[in-house]
Amino acid sequence: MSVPETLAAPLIRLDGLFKSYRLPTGDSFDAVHDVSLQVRRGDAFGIVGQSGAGKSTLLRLVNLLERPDRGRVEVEGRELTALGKRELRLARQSIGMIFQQFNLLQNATVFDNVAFPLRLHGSRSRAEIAARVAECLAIVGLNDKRDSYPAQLSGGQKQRVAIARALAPNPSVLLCDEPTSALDADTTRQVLRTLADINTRLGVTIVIVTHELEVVRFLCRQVAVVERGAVAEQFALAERGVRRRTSLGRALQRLVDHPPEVDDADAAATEEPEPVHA
Ligand SMILES: Nc1ncnc2c1ncn2[C@@H]1O[C@H](COP(=O)(O)OP(=O)(O)OP(=O)(O)O)[C@@H](O)[C@H]1O
Repeated sequence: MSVPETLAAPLIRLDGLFKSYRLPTGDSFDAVHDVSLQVRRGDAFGIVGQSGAGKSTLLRLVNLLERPDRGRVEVEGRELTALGKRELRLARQSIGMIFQQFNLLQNATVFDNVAFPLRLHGSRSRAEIAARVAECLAIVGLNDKRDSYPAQLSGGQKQRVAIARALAPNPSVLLCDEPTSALDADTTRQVLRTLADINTRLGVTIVIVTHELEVVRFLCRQVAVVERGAVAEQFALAERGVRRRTSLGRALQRLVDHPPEVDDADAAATEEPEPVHA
């Protein structure tokens, strides 16, 4: 039986992407070199690689924070590379993003941080904005912090505010650039549980760049290993019995085959209460 086109179409399709940076010496450096990949709707997709491999550049090409020198970026069937400024701004509402350093507005409360993207687009009433902010804070379990300022929060709480802010416009995909690299192990686990929940219960597609293989093991179903700006291999974590081509791929496979001792029940005992779901 053939699958209808809309179901078969990937959420994200990158085709033949190139990105180079001009160096102060005048030379250019190929950060991303002929990358094509596809991310299915609802997937949790990891991008791993050594430092400087081009992971962040590749992620930033998905929402055109970086413009490719060549190639196409398609999200939800729209070719972003062909859109004008205004259309791109609209299209970006369906692509949320979070960062290693949270990037919160320091002088704004948690409520105002999460409301920010909704006010920016200006199509909702105050009551609608308040309701949506409450919904998103409930998803990340932070409704009691709505009047706090970022400086009063822990690292994990800051990242959960950033997640709530990214979710506010109701995106279909959440791009995550090293979201747990500034966090300790327990807090990392809490944030990953929140992200896993958003992926499985809300159906938001996740693309995550990380240098931590355990993050990929915990959260992802697909992974691409990036080396020197290119995808060296890509595989499904559930697929067993295949020898991986890269050393990172083999290390990840070992981790999948022999997961660490700490299980969710142990981790949960030391965690904050489960987030409430909107
Ligand atoms: N704006 C820029 N100008 C010049 N070179 C850059 C720029 N941004 C990134 N690069 C270079 O491109 C390469 C890829 O950078 P990128 O940040 O994508 O790698 P990464 O795999 O995410 O690394 P890390 O894990 O260390 O963050 C690096 O060598 C980096 O120095």
